[in-house]
Amino acid sequence: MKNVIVIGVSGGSASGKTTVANRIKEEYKDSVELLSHDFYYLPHDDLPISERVKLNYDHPNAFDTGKLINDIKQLKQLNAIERPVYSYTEHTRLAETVKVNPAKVIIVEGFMIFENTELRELMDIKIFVDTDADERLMRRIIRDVNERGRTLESVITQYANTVKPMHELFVEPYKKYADIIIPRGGMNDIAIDLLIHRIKAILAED
Ligand SMILES: Nc1ncnc2c1ncn2[C@@H]1O[C@H](COP(=O)(O)OP(=O)(O)O)[C@@H](O)[C@H]1O
Ligand SMILES: Nc1ccn([C@@H]2O[C@H](COP(=O)(O)O)[C@@H](O)[C@H]2O)c(=O)n1
Repeated sequence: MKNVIVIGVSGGSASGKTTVANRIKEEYKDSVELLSHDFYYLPHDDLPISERVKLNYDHPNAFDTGKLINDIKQLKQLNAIERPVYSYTEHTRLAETVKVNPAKVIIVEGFMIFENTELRELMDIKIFVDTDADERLMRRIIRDVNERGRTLESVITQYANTVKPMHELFVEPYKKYADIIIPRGGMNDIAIDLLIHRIKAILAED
């Protein structure tokens, strides 16, 4: 393995970033490792859960982005890392970590990953998954109620108070840095096929 390729996948909440990243991973299996910015949410064990639910999770200060940058640099130097594990139901980090081995392709996924210049500059290919806000809100309601322990009312209140305004400040303006914009999200087969072919060419060069 000569050079590690870092692919950034950004896009609004519930746009289909994880779906795109997983489809690439399925194709290349052990040649690809996934890192989510969300793994690096700051822990808030000092606060009771009744306070943790009220925090703004859509602002750059909610993340330990420095640790993510450091972990990517380690993987690029072919060193394994221990990544954090985050719980959306507990609103904090869990005690365990997960070992990530270096791989030829590292996919970094997160709604705010193009906002940080140092993080952005580590990426060789930048992808923005572009899905309409109403579609994203519908997907988020279903996902957060079914998988993240939320009520319908809490999803809608959080969306109006923080998710939407922060998206307009920290996500949408950074779309201009993307090399590729994938409309509609994770089931856009033509866009995903093109990406998979590009990655195949990169892997063949090594
Ligand atoms: N094309 C699609 N049509 C319908 N639902 C989708 C589609 N793509 C993703 N989803 C669903 O929407 C939710 C968010 O998708 P996900 O890939 O996790 O987005 P993100 O990582 O951007 O938050 C998930 O529950 C997923 O199953
Ligand atoms: N405790 C938390 C932490 C994060 N969120 C929300 O997750 C969204 C990011 O995840 P996506 O898979 O949708 O990109 C983000 O918009 C946060 O609001 C949360 O609700 N609770």
